[in-house]
Formats: sequence, C-alpha cells, structure tokens
Amino acid sequence: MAATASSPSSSLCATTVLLRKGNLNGGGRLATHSLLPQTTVRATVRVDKFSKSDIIVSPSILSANFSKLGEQVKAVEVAGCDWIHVDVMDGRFVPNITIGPSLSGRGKYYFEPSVFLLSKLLVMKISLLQMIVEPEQRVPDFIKAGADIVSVHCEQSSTIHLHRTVNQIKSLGAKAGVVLNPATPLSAIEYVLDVVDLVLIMSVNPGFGGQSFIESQVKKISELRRLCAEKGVNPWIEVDGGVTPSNAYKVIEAGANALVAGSAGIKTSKRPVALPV
Ligand SMILES: O=C(CO)[C@H](O)[C@H](O)COP(=O)(O)O
Ligand SMILES: [Co+2]
Repeated sequence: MAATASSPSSSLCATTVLLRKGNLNGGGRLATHSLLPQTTVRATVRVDKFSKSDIIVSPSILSANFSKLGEQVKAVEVAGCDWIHVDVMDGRFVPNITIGPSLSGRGKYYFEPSVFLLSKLLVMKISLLQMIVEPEQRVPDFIKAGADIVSVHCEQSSTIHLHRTVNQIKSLGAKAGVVLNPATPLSAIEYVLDVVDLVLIMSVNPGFGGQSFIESQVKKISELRRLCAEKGVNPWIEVDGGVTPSNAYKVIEAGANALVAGSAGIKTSKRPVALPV
C-alpha cells in the first residue's frame, strides 16, 4: 500500500467527540468493554480478516505528538493503515514510560491518552506491545480496553512464564505475540512457536523511536521464517525499530509480513503519512 493522510477535518479532537457520544448514550460503548465475550469476538474476527501474504504497516504512536494523538492516529487510519502499534513502557524493562489501558475509569476524562481512548476512536486494529515487567498483571485490562493483539517480551526479566502468559492472552480473546530483543536468540521462543499468533523481532534496543536499524536482525528474521516452515506454523512475523522506506524491502525479503513504522510512519512536525510499501 502507498497512501498519504489527509488532514484531520475537525478542529475539535474527534476522540473527544466520540467519548462524549459514548457517555451521552448512557455509556453503552463503555459497557461493551466490560463484557468479555464481545471483546473476544472483536479481537479475533478483526485480526483474522488479514491475509498473511500481504504486508501490514503498523504506525507506532511513540512518534506521535501526544497533545494531538487523536488527530494523528485518525490521519494514519484515513491514509489506509490497518494496525496501530502501541508500545506500553514502564520505565523498568525499558527506560521510558508511555501509556496505560485507562487510568480514569475507562476514558472518563477526555484528555487522557489511553488504549481505551484509541479503541473508541479507531476502526484500526490495536497491536499492543508490553515492554514491561510482569505483563501478565496488565493483560486483562489492556484487552478490556480494546487491544486486538497483545505481545509480550520473551526475556525472563519481563515475562517469567511465557507459555502461561501467551495462553492467558488467548483465553481472553486477543491474539498473542512474543517479542525478542535484538540480543535474544530464537531458541528463547522456539517452545511457544506453535501457540503464538505473532513473533516480533525488535530491530533496535527498545525504548525510543528514531533509532537506527540493527542489521544483524535481518538474518534473525530469515532464520525465524525458516524455523516456522520447519515446524509447519505461520505466525505473523513483525519487525519493529528503524524500519524506513529504504530498508523495508530487506525485512520483507527475509520473511517479515508486518512492519512497525515509528518515525517513518508518523511525523510529528508535518502532516502524518503512511509508509509506502
Ligand atoms: O518499540 C519502539 C521503540 O522501542 C517503537 O515501536 C518505535 O516507535 C519505533 O520507532 P522507529 O520506527 O522510529 O524506530
Ligand atoms: Co514498538
């Protein structure tokens, strides 16, 4: 896909409007999120409609201007992006802190950036990456808030019981992903490869947008693709960090079919644009 966003049409943040509507309508949209079966249907059906032979571009909100978050994510959706990438960082597993599910009763306050707010605003799928210690503690809240795909790091300093956490995510109705830091070998996830929906290769050291792509990860992507073929499984293979229009071909050739685009996907100083593939 290759698309350019149009400028958000309303001067009033669309997020605010949607959340007001939700509240004015007796909170019906809020109630949906407290009912697990509806959340389950939403997450699985929404993600399953995508073909793994297409390339998904997933802009990362880490590169957005958070004071204009609603406008900027809406613009990338209008541009034709299908998934939005949300990094949850706790300042412990990675040296940065981002957003939570919702700190104020599921979007009660319109100014609070949260996963709930994004899910109310967007039709786009929310692909959530938990770069935190003990992600299992937060899985239910993020799924209730509207995450369609929940990915957790495989490193022991984040997720102690990876297989259990993957099953937890799936049992709550979302797609489950596992994430590897650049230094982590594929052997760390081999034993969950038959149960995950997505494997994400970090191609920068996680924490910040705008870093340079670590070239050694291309080989890791092709090894992962080969390992999946050997095992007869076909998870999404996603790459995150330093992916740009000039190196996207390398990771696609290596076998990736989902690309996170931070600084290449959302520019804070200009009108947001989608990464051409
Ligand atoms: O996980 C991340 C950094 O840790 C983010 O997804 C980040 O937004 C990627 O940004 P860029 O494409 O600019 O490298
Ligand atoms: Co990310």
